[in-house]
Amino acid sequence: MSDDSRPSPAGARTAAVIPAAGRGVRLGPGAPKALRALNGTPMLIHAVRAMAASRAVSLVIVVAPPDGVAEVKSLLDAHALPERTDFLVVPGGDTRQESVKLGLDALPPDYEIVLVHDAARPLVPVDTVDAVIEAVREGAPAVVPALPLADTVKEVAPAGTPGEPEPVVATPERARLRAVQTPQGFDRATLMRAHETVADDVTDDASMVEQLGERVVVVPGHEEAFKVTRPLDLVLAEAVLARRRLNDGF
Ligand SMILES: Nc1ccn([C@@H]2O[C@H](COP(=O)(O)OP(=O)(O)OP(=O)(O)O)[C@@H](O)[C@H]2O)c(=O)n1
Ligand SMILES: C[C@](O)(CO)[C@H](O)COP(=O)(O)O
Repeated sequence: MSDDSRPSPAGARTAAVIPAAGRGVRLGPGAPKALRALNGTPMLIHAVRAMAASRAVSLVIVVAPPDGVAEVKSLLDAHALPERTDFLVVPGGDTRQESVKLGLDALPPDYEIVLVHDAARPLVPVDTVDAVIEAVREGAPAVVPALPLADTVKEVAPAGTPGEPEPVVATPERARLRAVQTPQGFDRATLMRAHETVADDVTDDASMVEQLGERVVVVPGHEEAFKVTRPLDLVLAEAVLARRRLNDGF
């Protein structure tokens, strides 16, 4: 075990970095994805509330679209958020990885546990957030929530000629595959080292920690922590919110 992966003390302060600077190209034309409404409230505000719902999270750093910092600050001011949580807003970069790094650059020194949570996963339940934090507190340098796959997965090779069917080259054993979600949780020093060391552009932070050779563990994810990526995901997100309203009795 390296110095960076020492168990974090149970009282370690926890911050959440929310990369929210993506355009949402796969969602189609419109405002940046994180600023689009779900049940009348911007997706980003749902994601911020999901992080602040954990009593362990005392700081949320929002990484805003570079031209949207003032708008995000006003949104945070305009929506009810827990008073025990502090908020910072910083401009993001061209890739998710750059945006997360810019969020980490704003992290004050006294935070030992860091969550990285996609604004595009606005509905993650607080129990999932707390399970990730708990696993980091218990000593894992990196923790990802994940679910088993519902579909069989095929590995393909590029089609010989554009437009021709792709040939299947393998069928990985599904029982050993997991679909990874956020928030991903980290011992701060490990995540900082990953972002300072790994140059490849990767889609999640845990894979950078894997590249360092550090241990990454999985805790159970949640079906409501899905990522809003394509238009149908907006329909699903609205349906989840409607079900929550029914269950809450209003
Ligand atoms: N330059 C970027 C790109 C992505 N993200 C954030 O990373 C998260 C996950 O990314 P994804 O869902 O892929 O969002 P987009 O990049 O916006 O989507 P698309 O690829 O469809 O444009 C999102 O909360 C998104 O705002 C970011 O902060 N900065
Ligand atoms: C971090 C992530 O949400 C884990 O599933 C995902 O990798 C983000 O990937 P995307 O390429 O930005 O959709």
